[in-house]
Amino acid sequence: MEGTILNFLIDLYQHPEICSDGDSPCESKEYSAEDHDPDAVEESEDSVTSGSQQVSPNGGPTLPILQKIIDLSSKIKVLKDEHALVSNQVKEIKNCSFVEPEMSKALQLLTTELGTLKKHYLEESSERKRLYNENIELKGNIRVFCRCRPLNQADIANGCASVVEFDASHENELQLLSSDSSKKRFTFDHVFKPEDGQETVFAQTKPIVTSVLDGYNVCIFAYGQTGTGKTFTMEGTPENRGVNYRTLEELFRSSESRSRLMKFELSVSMLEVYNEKIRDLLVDNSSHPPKKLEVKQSAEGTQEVPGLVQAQVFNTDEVWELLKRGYCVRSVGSTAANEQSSRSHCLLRVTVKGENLINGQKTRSHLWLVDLAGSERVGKVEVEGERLKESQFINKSLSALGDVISALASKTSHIPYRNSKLTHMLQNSLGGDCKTLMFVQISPSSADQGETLCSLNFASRVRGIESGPARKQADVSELLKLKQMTEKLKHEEKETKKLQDNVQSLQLRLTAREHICKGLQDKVRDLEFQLAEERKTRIKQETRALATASSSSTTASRQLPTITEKKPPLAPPRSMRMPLRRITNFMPQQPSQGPPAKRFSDATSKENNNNNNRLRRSSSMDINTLMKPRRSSIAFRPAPPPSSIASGNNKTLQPRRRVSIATLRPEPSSSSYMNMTTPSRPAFRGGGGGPRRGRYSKLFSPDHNLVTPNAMKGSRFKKSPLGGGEGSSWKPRHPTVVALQKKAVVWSPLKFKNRRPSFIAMRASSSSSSTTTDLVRREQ
Ligand SMILES: Nc1ncnc2c1ncn2[C@@H]1O[C@H](COP(=O)(O)OP(=O)(O)OP(=O)(O)O)[C@@H](O)[C@H]1O
Repeated sequence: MEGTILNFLIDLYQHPEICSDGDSPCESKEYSAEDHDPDAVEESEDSVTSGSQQVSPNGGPTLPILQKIIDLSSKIKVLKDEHALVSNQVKEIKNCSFVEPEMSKALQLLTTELGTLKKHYLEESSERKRLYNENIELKGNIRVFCRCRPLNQADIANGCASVVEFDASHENELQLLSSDSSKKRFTFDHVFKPEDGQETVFAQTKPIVTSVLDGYNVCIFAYGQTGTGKTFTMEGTPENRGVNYRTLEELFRSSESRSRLMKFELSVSMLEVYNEKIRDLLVDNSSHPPKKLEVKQSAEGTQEVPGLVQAQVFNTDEVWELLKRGYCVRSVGSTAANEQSSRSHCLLRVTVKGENLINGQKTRSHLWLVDLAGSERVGKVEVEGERLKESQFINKSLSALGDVISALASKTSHIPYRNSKLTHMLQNSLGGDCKTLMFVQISPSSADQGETLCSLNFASRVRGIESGPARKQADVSELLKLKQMTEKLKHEEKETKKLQDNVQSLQLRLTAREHICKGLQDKVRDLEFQLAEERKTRIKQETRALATASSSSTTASRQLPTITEKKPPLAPPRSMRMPLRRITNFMPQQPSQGPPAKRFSDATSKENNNNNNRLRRSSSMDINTLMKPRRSSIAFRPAPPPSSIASGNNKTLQPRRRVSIATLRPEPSSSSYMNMTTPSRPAFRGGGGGPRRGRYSKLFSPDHNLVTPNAMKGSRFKKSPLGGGEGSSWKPRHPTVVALQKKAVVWSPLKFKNRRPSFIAMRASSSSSSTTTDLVRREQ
């Protein structure tokens, strides 16, 4: 494109006639606007214009112009390249993916930093508040400012001179000239000279005013002789607004600046005490008689005026409107001292409800702004009639205020707050619980010298009051709620404690039960193990006994036909048997010595028969022995082999074998068992004598059937080892026994080996099949 323009320009300069004869190269070469870069065209046109100025008189182009055009074109080209490059870079940056994470990271960092700063801010602001209040308290919770008005026209006209002197080096002091030309010095927290304006006054007042936002009760009142500027200081004029308006303005400003930390609600009440009557200034009383208002003590001990209008305000405009309305209805009258003399005490109450947005703490505090009526001497102001009555009430209430202040100053136990409506209403705002500021208004006129002295003396007394530290006023309704919550919490805590105790005792019981359970489980495990071991041993014993019996069946069938048929000899090796504490062979004994011997010592049939006879006798005679065994060992000598019999040497000694057998009592249904006579244990007779007796009866049965544990399997016996069969009244109580009953176990007398005395189980002898020759011995 640049080339096109360049060519066009070159053509133009080389052939200027092409434009003059109307045959435009634009038409012939069709230069379109789209083909041209506007900047380039502009540049070219400039060049053309400038070049045309250098055209030689013959109309031909000059070389420097062309050269310039060419240079410019190349510059344009370079610039275009740069532009494209930069555009690409911008696109790349826009599309770059790393921007977002970095941005979010930076944002995160900033958020964290902001949080930290907020925290620091809160800490610092609370510290600032603390220090600020500490400062106020150090200065004193009752502070007195003195303000002297300028000499007015009347004073000047009367030729009165100023009797008040101010020392520039001591701004808190003033001197009053006495009639005897002596000077009396007074010191206050601040002294305002006649030339000090409203702003200066409020600058000193502001710190106390803002304490109300921190939850402190504040009272500011103006005291002084009529016409000294009390109303001017408190109300001011529309041009010079006073403390009241400025205070509310400042409260709005401060609450706004603290809005991130605190939320405030401001409401305003306005009343006057006129002739000891309270009048609401925010109620239009023109149409109907004013409502009678009284000071009442609330449940929380604060003084309230029920029925007093409390208007919420949101901005200074609303405040100003309200104040104007109230001032309009205030009782004023003309006196000799003041044309617009206040005939009442005017009280503006600002209620501040604050809520800390961070910790939820709530406060409710009052700020009283009081413009007292003038403390004039009745005689001096020349009042009479209604004015005189007003003055008397005014003086009475001011006197009551003086008494209260005197009582506070002398720290007497009784403060006479109730002597006037004014002091009664201000009870919570005068004294140690709040911050008090008094403006003592004085006149500089020599004509008011005496009044000024009285006012200054009174103010000095007030300043001398040492009040305690101010206390933050919590919202009373909030306090009540908190109290209720505390009560509820206490009750709930008691309940929780009870429940915790219950849970604890239950836990203890549970632990004890668990412990018992564990013990029982251990016992059951031991018993199971013992049982399993016993079973194994029994099986082995039986197997071995069977094997032995089969090997000696021939001889045994001759010698002991009954035994070999009915009871295979059990002869496990010693190592396989259950450990026996003591084994005593059942050896035949002398008849005189009672029971027969417990050892089967001879294998011959004769001896066997003899022994059998003895055993039969002993079984019927010594039932005590019968009752004992539960596990028994039988020793016997096997019959000699047939070869030895054949050879007549039937006395060949055979090794004695021993088997261990278990005895079992007969089934409970057995009538013979139930009626068994046991001479040694007569108490067992007849099945009576309680469960324990029954247990013994069943345990130490005289039954002669010898039953192996295997044989016991499947029998009713395994249900209850201790006679828990049907019809038995005895029920096990011990947990171990109960646990055992629940398990399918085979009872073995071995388990009771340490409990029962030894006994000898006898072979069955009564039945024909019971030709037992074995000797039974009890194991311990
Ligand atoms: N510091 C001051 N500067 C200028 N003018 C003042 C000052 N103090 C008072 N005045 C003027 O003095 C006059 C009387 O003041 P003001 O009415 O406030 O007195 P007061 O103490 O309220 O009297 P009263 O007790 O009778 O109500 C008003 O016109 C007021 O403008």
